[in-house]
Amino acid sequence: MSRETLSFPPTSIPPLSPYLPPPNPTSPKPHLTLTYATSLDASLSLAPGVRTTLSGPFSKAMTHYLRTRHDAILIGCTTATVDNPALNSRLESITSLDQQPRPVILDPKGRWEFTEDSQVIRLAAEFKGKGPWVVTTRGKEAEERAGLLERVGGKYLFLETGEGEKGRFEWGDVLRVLGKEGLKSVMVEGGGEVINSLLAEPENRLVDSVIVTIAPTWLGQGGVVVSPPPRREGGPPQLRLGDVSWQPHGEDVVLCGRILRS
Ligand SMILES: NC(=O)C1=CN([C@@H]2O[C@H](COP(=O)(O)OP(=O)(O)OC[C@H]3O[C@@H](n4cnc5c(N)ncnc54)[C@H](O)[C@@H]3O)[C@@H](O)[C@H]2O)C=CC1
Ligand SMILES: Nc1nc(O)c(N)c(N[C@@H]2O[C@H](COP(=O)(O)O)[C@@H](O)[C@H]2O)n1
Repeated sequence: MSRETLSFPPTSIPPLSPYLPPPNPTSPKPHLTLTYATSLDASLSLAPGVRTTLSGPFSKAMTHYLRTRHDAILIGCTTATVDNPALNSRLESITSLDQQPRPVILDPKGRWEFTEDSQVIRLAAEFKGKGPWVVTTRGKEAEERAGLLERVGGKYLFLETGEGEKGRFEWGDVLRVLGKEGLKSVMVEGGGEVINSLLAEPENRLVDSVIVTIAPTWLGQGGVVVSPPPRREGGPPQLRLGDVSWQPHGEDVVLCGRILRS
């Protein structure tokens, strides 16, 4: 369990700035930054359920800076379960809870079995992070666990799953719900299913910027891989970033860009 404090040098901020949420947004859709750490073979982790450190200390500090620049940080329920993440920012410059992002967990089937000992719950109880919002469909799991969430300032947000595969939410619906709750910006961190379903969006109009940490390591086969489904017939053959910049952060490189629209 990590209790470190991190520092991010002000000189590293300007190259990131064009990809960060605008200060005075006009759109009702929250700005969406897709950001994660990957290996050279596009893996997020060694295997499903294995928390894997990829970021070095400098790029990790960058991620924690990004966490302070977004209203929310979104992950899938598998990541919430297997990583037991903190989802707060541990930058030494943080002085108040207002600077912390709101953790948002996508959990349509109520599978995240959080308790008082779950890091994100405990940190919210200690005012070191905000209480998580769990996006789910109505069911008995939510009824049973709502009290604990509410005690730490979190809550359930209810949403119907779309008609698509695997009972997922439509990403447009997720962003509409979060926008209605007053969020202006969301950073989506993972895991694989969350990212791949986001990259499978037909028009790719929801992701505003992409900030990826690439670590100089191969994780090998069997990892959780970022690789969206094949492109649809009639669409462009590949998904590509434009407006690209690369910045070294220690031994890692951070790639920023925007998805080219089809
Ligand atoms: N390197 C990095 O930056 C990160 C690594 N990870 C790693 O990723 C792995 C977990 O990834 P996955 O197994 O793919 O699980 P995941 O974290 O993407 O969660 C999958 C679950 O989230 C929900 N979900 C995902 N997309 C949804 C959608 N569009 N609508 C509704 N619900 C949706 C579903 O319940 C699904 O079963 C872990 O090993 C974790 O350590 C996770 C985040 C970042
Ligand atoms: N940026 C980054 N680098 C890595 O090496 C990672 N493994 C992750 N994982 C993501 O960060 C969450 C952990 O956050 P805390 O340190 O516990 O606050 C983890 O759940 C993934 O979403 N990210």
